[in-house]
Amino acid sequence: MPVLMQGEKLEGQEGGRWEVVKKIGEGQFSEVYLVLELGSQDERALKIEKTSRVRTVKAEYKILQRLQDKCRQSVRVYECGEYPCPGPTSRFFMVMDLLGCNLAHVRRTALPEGQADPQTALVVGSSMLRALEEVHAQGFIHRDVKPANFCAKRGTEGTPSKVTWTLVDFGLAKQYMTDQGVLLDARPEASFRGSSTYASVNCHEGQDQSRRDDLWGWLYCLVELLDGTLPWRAERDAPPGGGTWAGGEVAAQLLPSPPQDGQPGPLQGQQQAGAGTGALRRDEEKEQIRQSKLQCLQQPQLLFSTMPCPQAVVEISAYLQRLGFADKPDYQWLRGRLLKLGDEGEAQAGPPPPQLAAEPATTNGVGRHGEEAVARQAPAERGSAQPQLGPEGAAAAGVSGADGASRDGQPPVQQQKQEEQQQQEGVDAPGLSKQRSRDRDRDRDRSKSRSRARSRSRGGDRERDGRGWEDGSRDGDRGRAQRGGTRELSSSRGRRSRSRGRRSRSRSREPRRRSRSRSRSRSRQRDGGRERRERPRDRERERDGARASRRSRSPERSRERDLERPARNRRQRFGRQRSQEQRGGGARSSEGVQRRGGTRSRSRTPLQQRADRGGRDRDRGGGAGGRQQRRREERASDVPAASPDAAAATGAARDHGATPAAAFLEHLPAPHGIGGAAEPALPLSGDAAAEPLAAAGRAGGTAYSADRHAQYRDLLEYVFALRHGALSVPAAAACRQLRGLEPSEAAGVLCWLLDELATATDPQHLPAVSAFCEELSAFAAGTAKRCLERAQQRGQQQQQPEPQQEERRQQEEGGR
Ligand SMILES: Nc1ncnc2c1ncn2[C@@H]1O[C@H](COP(=O)(O)OP(=O)(O)OP(=O)(O)O)[C@@H](O)[C@H]1O
Repeated sequence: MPVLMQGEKLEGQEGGRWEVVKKIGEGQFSEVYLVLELGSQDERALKIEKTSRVRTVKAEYKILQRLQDKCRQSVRVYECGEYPCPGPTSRFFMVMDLLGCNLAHVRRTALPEGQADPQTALVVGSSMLRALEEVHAQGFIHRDVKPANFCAKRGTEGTPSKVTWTLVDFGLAKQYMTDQGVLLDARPEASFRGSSTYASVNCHEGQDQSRRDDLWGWLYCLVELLDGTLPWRAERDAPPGGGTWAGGEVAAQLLPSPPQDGQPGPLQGQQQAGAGTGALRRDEEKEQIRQSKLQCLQQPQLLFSTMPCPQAVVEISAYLQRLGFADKPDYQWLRGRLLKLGDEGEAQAGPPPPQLAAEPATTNGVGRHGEEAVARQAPAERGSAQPQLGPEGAAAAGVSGADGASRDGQPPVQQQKQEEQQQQEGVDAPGLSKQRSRDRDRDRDRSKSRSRARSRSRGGDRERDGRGWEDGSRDGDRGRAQRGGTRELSSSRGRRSRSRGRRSRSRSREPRRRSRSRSRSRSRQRDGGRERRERPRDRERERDGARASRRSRSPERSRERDLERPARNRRQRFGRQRSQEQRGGGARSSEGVQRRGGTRSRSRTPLQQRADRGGRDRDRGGGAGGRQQRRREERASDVPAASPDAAAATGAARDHGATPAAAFLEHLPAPHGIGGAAEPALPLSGDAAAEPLAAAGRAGGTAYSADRHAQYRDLLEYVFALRHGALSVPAAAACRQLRGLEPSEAAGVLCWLLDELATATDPQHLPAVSAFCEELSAFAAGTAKRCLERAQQRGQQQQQPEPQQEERRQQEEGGR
């Protein structure tokens, strides 16, 4: 049962009144509703506690109140209040700005295979980093950094088109620095706080958290965004032995005190029912995750399974390992590394920050705040004063030592090759074997001390489980399961997760994944497949993967052949035409081109016809100006006049360096519609798209084949993401998906896409949509132009020998 009903009215402590519209989000401890402020009718979000026994909202409200004026990316809170519930207790609620959907939801629903391209990851990652930096600057750490806790937020007046990612859920946030700027001492031991999927190794090991731990969470979010998953996801998604997850116990442990209602609540019942086994399983699972994370500290490449690990991630991981408890992270440097993810960012990345220099920074975990003891516990383990990897480890991880130096003075690539060879021969690299045995000893010691610490702290731990509800579930089943008191992820969810896993594996067989999977297998071989194989779950995964690839082999090959066919046909056609021209001895210049165009005009697609018209304009002396004029006229005829506001917004977006695609985002549907109950049906995806696509294919003069459908679907999902304002995706990236299609087919799809975009959107959005379409067609026209130029160049090269032949013939005749 939801806590609030539609139409219900709530009153704040300062007299504000709100009416509930619908539920838009849910976490483990609270529900979030869309509400209307009575009077002004402004839309807001209202967060209310689910149970009176876990009270986080009031504390969260106070933190947000302190942050809102100082942090640009913070969510604004309006009022806090008490909702009278049946029974002796009430629940707290707070009213805040309404934000868009969270990143976990966007990733799963709007991104193909949950993966963003590096450009997108760069934009999203920077925004997340800035949000964290702002919070840290105010003396707080969040301690529950995960994609579900970043919500999309539109830009304000100055930057209307900008989508930023706002940090929500400060229920676990903690002050690490006093208002006077004095760092608080690290506690020698701390209980686990956060979500185990995104928690840092420090946190797993019972260390007090600081800024660096938020950044680990951020890095894991980034990796997941890029790769579509995390290596320890499998452990989370598939419970060992096919049992159910003990989410109930997790929540039950969080209960700070016995229930005040006097009745055993659902959570308490759950706790009594099976606390022992649940806690055990949870500990096992967390231990597996910790082990996985430890391996990834050694070899950041292991973080990635569907693509090669970007160097930026390797460097950030090495940097975070060196940060001490009290160290202030160098956010600017981190942003610089992020830029490397994008194509042109390399040059701006800048020199390494002090923490990456050869000598450890003097404040590294040591000093006036009592961190010395913590830092000394196991510097190599914690990676604070010394890099955790050490020179050998760093080299193994693909980092050329902390300061660029490499083992044995060899360049890192050479070392890597040597190690590869040794691994292939079944021999560990000398440095590596030492390092590994050290690591094994260290891990053994640590797990012993951890289990001691666990047995001490069990019961009082307040942790959060980041698995099940990380997307702030709007999933009715999940919500019911929690509310109904089982709080366990049902086995059907387990099945769903597993089948999702299978689906994602099978999706990875699609053609556009081929190169990635090739490089993945290469990088697996290179990156110490040995360690990976040591993990039983990996062995299973590998077996599954092998089975999947066996199954997929034949369709993949046939798809490959399909892809090659159009190019082959084109080559043959071009060859035939050339020989006909040679036989006919006709002019091969522009006249020839025109003639070819003429013979083909029956099957010209609308886009090609438009290009032809452009050509005629040029012949008539109109040139590019004529083409633009025609385009303007076309637009004017079928696009209603722009509303001044929308046009101004688009203009403003351009002024701020935003692309038209970004401007397009500005005019998307209300953010709360995304993923919520009122989410519009996805008209473009799946089988529903088959008919319009077939029509587009016919218009393009090619038969629409089922094989093509998968390719179109990717593109359409991409457009869907765009349309829902999920991400700032350049149109060129969407167009890239068109590559591999036969040009006429691609043109057909593109035309259909443009029409679809233009007609299915609200009229007031049209100026932005048309700008986006223009970007798309400019991209396509540019590509077409380049193709034409290349074809002409080839034609000219083939014509060149002819005058020489003619000369030779004349010479021969003269000689005779
Ligand atoms: N201001 C907001 N506007 C729109 N949606 C929001 C807002 N705040 C939160 N949400 C949505 O509600 C979900 C749950 O909110 P939140 O994380 O604060 O709840 P919680 O119970 O503290 O969650 P957790 O289980 O992670 O502790 C979020 O993931 C987000 O999708």
